[in-house]
Amino acid sequence: MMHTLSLWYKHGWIRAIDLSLAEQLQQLGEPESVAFMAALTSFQLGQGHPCLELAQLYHNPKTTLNLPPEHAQQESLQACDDPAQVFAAQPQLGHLEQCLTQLQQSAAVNTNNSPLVLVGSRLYLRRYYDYEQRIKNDLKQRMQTQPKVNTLQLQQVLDALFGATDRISWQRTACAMAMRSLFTIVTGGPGTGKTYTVVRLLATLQKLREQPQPLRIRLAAPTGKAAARMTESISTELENLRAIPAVADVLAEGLATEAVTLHRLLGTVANTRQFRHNAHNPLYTDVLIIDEASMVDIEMLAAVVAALPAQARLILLGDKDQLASVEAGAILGQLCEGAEHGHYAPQLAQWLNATAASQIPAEKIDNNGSQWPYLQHTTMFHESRRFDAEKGIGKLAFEVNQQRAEWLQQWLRDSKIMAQQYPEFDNIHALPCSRADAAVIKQLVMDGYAPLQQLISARPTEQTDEALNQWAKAVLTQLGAFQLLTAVREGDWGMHAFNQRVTYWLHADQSQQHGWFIGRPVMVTHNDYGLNLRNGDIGVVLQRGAGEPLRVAFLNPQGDVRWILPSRLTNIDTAYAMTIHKSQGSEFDHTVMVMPPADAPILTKELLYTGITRAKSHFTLIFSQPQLVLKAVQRRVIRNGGLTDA
Ligand SMILES: Nc1ncnc2c1ncn2[C@@H]1O[C@H](COP(=O)(O)OP(=O)(O)OP(=O)(O)O)[C@@H](O)[C@H]1O
Repeated sequence: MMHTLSLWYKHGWIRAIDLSLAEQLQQLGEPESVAFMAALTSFQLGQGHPCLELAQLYHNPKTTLNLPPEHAQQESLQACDDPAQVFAAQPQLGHLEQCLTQLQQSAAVNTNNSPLVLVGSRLYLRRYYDYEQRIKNDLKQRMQTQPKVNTLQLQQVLDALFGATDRISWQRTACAMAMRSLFTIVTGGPGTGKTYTVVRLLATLQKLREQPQPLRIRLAAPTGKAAARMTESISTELENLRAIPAVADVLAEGLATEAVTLHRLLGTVANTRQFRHNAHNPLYTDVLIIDEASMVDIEMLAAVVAALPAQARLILLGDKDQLASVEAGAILGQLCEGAEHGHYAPQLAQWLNATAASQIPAEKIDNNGSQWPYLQHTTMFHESRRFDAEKGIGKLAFEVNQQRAEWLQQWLRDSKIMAQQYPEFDNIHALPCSRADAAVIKQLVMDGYAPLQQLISARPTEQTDEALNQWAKAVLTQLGAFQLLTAVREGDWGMHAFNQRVTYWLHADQSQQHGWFIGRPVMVTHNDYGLNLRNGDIGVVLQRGAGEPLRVAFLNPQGDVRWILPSRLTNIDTAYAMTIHKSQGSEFDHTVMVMPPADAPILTKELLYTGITRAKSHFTLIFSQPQLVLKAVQRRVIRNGGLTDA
């Protein structure tokens, strides 16, 4: 088995850290079977899973581990056994029961401070088990803490903020729900009114507070881009509140508007995983709101709850149906599992009906609601205020999210005719295409990036800092107008190949298409604390004047331009094309998504839904075979973890 791991590592199937964990355990005298399982558990972390689900592994080893990887070369497929072959050849690991027995007998599992923890058929590295426990215990405490609520006053404030209504208002419901305990989730697709509601929730909290001084409120998001968007949308919604006299007093005190990244909120400590704010030095806040919570990983949420005072409120906003964080976690997906069905306990529904004047529909009430503890603190919004669910992007996102093949099949076949016949479908296009370098893709990309190219070549003649900053800002804003998204990183249809291709298409006349060239959009791929750049930040290479060195312009969260010398940047990808994973938290006017011509476990309905919902006004899907798109829509992301275990 150690030989298999070495081969897998040699061929790039697993990471060095996975192999070295197994080697260390073996050196400590652990049997090969335990060392092998430890390596797989570590490998799963790299795939975004906080634990290894052994039952799943034995049911379907290849899919669970996603091995061989999608980019595996023929040579490596010949050299390496796949996971199913490995299990079949190992008498001590042949069945789940044998594997569990081996683990239970090991000193490396479930002993004091052992590196591995086995819970049922879930195998964890201890650090991740501890994160999960910390989150579970903390959320339980916050859910059990029930502040006193003046229900009459609450009703009056909700009437003033949302208007009285005799039909169900999930927005009112979310506000009332948040008053009941110290933990709340508001989930819903793009434009369903999460920000609209949360601003009103903040006003409600301030109105009903018991203390004389205003509550201290902090806003945060996992990435710089998401924090900047949150700041902007909260500020806009606050302006709309000014028309409501009932909350004039709390607005006069000033409500929080500036969102920061979670790293900045907690205060990173250079070269460590530690934060300045922790259980010994808690955050100075009464309410913490985290937007784009689907992108928060387990390690970060564990750090947040440790640093958040026990009496503070935690409010998570996000779209549970999107892809989870790239790091291990899938927190929001786990916590909100089943939210579309409500599962509200009858007592809670009664309270909500009485206080929020909601009429919780009977199908959302569940006599066994207590078995869904997090859902008693969750409100899901279904109706998009930005997209019509019957039209264009809204309709497509809805059909994909509901995994309905029938309509999609028709759209994949007839999108052109549908767009011609019905104006409501003229902003979504399905483009069959069998070659990644086809002329039709080239044309689409050239047209899409043409305004950006023009803007880049229109450097201001007046070379003052102000004029150059304004120019750079316009170029960076223009990057949000068009974006190519890929489902995979490697291969002919992957992010790297498309970046090379687009660079060649756009800059064929330039001698320099490699390295740093004017106009190259780039994405930061790892946090750089020294430069204060975050994973996912986008910049563009510009020249401030003839003969000047090239610099990369970035926008900081306050919206100011920063110019950085390329030589200082280490972890960078070209960003003409980016993976759907990396596009989370961003939106683009026209989004073009390309699907590879071979099936892979990574192609799921969550991936497609996330890609589609990045589009603000126009969406194009490029695919080679309709049945592969339909297959992807039928496949769901597996969300591993034990957050919802009793
Ligand atoms: N009850 C409402 N009445 C009127 N307008 C509303 C209502 N709810 C939301 N809106 C408007 O709908 C638009 C989308 O709402 P909002 O930005 O809050 O959605 P969101 O869920 O936060 O979106 P995203 O996920 O993209 O950030 C906004 O312009 C908002 O003002």
